[in-house]
Amino acid sequence: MTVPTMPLRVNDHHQANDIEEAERAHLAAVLGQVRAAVARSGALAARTEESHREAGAQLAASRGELAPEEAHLSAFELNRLDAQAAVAARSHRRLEKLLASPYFARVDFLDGDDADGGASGASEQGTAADSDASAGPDAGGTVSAGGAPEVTYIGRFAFTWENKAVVSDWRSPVAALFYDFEPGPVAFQAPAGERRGTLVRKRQVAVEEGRLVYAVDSSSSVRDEVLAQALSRSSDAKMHDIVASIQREQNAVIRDEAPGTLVIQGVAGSGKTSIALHRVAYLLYRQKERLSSQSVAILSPSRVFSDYISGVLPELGEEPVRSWSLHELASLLLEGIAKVAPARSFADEADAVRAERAQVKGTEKFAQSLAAWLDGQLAAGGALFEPHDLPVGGDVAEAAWLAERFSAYAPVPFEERLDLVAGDALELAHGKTFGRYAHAMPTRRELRSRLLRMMRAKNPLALYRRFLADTGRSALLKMAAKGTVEWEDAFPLVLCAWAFRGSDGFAAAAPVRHLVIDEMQDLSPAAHEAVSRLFRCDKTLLGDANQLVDGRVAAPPETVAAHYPGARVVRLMTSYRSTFEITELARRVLPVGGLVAVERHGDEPRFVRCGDTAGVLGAVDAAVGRWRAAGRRTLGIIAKSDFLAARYAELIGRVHEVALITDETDTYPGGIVVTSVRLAKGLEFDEAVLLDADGRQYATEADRHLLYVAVTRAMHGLTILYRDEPSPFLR
Ligand SMILES: Nc1ncnc2c1ncn2[C@@H]1O[C@H](COP(=O)(O)OP(=O)(O)OP(=O)(O)O)[C@@H](O)[C@H]1O
Repeated sequence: MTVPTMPLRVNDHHQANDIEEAERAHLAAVLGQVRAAVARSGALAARTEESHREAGAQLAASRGELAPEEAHLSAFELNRLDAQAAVAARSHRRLEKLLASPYFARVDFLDGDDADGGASGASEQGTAADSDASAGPDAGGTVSAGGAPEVTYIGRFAFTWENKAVVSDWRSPVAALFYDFEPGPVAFQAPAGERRGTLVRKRQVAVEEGRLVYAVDSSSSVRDEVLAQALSRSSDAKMHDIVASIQREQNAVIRDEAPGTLVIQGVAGSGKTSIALHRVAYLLYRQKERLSSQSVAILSPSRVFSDYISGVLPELGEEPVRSWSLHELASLLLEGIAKVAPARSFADEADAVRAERAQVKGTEKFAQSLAAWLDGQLAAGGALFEPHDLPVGGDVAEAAWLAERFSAYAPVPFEERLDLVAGDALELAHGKTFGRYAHAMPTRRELRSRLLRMMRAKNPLALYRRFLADTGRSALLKMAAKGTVEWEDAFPLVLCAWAFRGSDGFAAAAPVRHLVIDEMQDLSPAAHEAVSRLFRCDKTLLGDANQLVDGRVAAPPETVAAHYPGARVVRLMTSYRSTFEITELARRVLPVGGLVAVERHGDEPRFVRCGDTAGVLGAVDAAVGRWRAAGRRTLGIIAKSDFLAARYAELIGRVHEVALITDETDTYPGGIVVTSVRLAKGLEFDEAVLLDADGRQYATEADRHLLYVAVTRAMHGLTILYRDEPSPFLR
């Protein structure tokens, strides 16, 4: 359930009544058509189900009696009916959604040829009531007669009734009129080429549960109000679509269809994640022949985050797409090579030596030196292969010849290269011995494993060790457990594995034609390098260089983009999530140049001195009480580290029902959530409570970034608890 939308405050009464009356009549007509379509689709679904049942029963009854080709035909028929049922179910789901809210906007467009004096056209329209009444229910979504403007209603998906477009999809070309233009002369790209004319009217129409909430002609103040309403709603366990209030700078990103890689750097709350999901929906719609939900994938920081965003595509009528968490991807890529320990927040790191190890491996320098070293080893003349004379049947392959063959196949990955050399050696031996030793010849595989013994690194992990040894960094590798590497070693090891075995073993990458990478700042340079090589498709990367939770130094998006050939960078500077007051505080924590806070006001963040743990728990209790009284849905209680979050969850859990977010959490629970800053990243809460925001806890530059992430999770209210003195970053 979402919080009901309120009538807009910007309407002039008189005009509002006329407009609303006309829109109410139009809505009634459209809903009548949708209801008829629902009935039709229900009947079709029932017929399909019946045919399916009959075909299944027939197949079962005649099992064994049917000739193979007849059985094949019946199975084929069943599959066809399955596919038909799936299409019918999808269309039925859409129709049901249309019943609740068929559209959110209307544009009236006067074609160029008729557009003489377009502005006067607008006034001659008379009241909207007149034009709508004359359009009538049968006129459909697009009306154009005798110089009258074409009226198009825009919704989440298109609806056609009796071959007339009643509602146009928000992704259709004509919808650009709503997102990108003000009333006046316009030009937009239609399927048949550019269309020029006059945008006579642009109207915002809110329909909820089949009822008109408001209808108002759009102006900038209306749009601000619509946005403010959208932003003031309560958050819940799933992210929502934003189709009715996409902003112009966001729309440009959503509709950017140029191939290649797009890197979106956006301040906290600028709508990056929303935009990425709308962009996926847009591309699926526009590039139907090229893309399907099976060929789009999302790489996201955590499993709970995937769950949190999983509602948006179905809301937009698209199927969910596949998603991997970064850890899942690393584990899959290292299957059979090593296990991967979970990422750790630097805030949890008591071991300074380990923290330093992690830091070094997260640098560009480390990734570059690994890449250069691997290139050197893979090149002709690389020093990892130390051959000696090798008996092959009745012959001997000499060391120098083996070395020469090995070099000749550079830069093929080592295992494949050894296989090729083994093949050459066998061929040579056969040739020289005229087949006399055929019985004594080793198999190619045996020969390959003998050659492998001549390598100075016999597997990917050994190769990684050798790199560290050769570059004086041996101390950087500590296994987290037997056969388990630390998180920061995962992607460097992946690159070593590819040098060893090639990168084409990960079949799941092949069908991906568009990859979305959320929270790009979470990927180390080695991870970017690996992802860039693995997924050769178009990509959308999004993130915020300032939201670092692993103690690394912020890098500009251009540094990230450099890992993706030809990538282009866009920046989003307006922060939509939080009230003006909360964004102002975030700006004090971290002065982000150019950040614009959206004008939506709320209470000033509340600072509470707590003294000791009992004081903290008392203050949490009070905050929970206020949150409940406000009737909001989500409350995030945020501790600096995973360890502290777990401890507080236990203490607060004695009094309130709370859910702790951990690396294993895969369903975003809503309600009261206790989490570390690291795991809160990407999520948002109606209200947030920051625990122990003291100078002792948040003192370094890395802590400052953590605090920025924590503060920007709150949408409507923020309570900051400290024991003695708030962190200097908050003052
Ligand atoms: N045009 C818009 N209309 C309505 N709501 C919007 C709009 N743009 C953003 N929002 C809302 O602002 C909030 C932040 O959006 P989102 O989570 O996509 O931002 P983000 O840039 O990914 O944030 P962060 O990096 O801080 O995690 C969400 O609640 C989203 O619905």
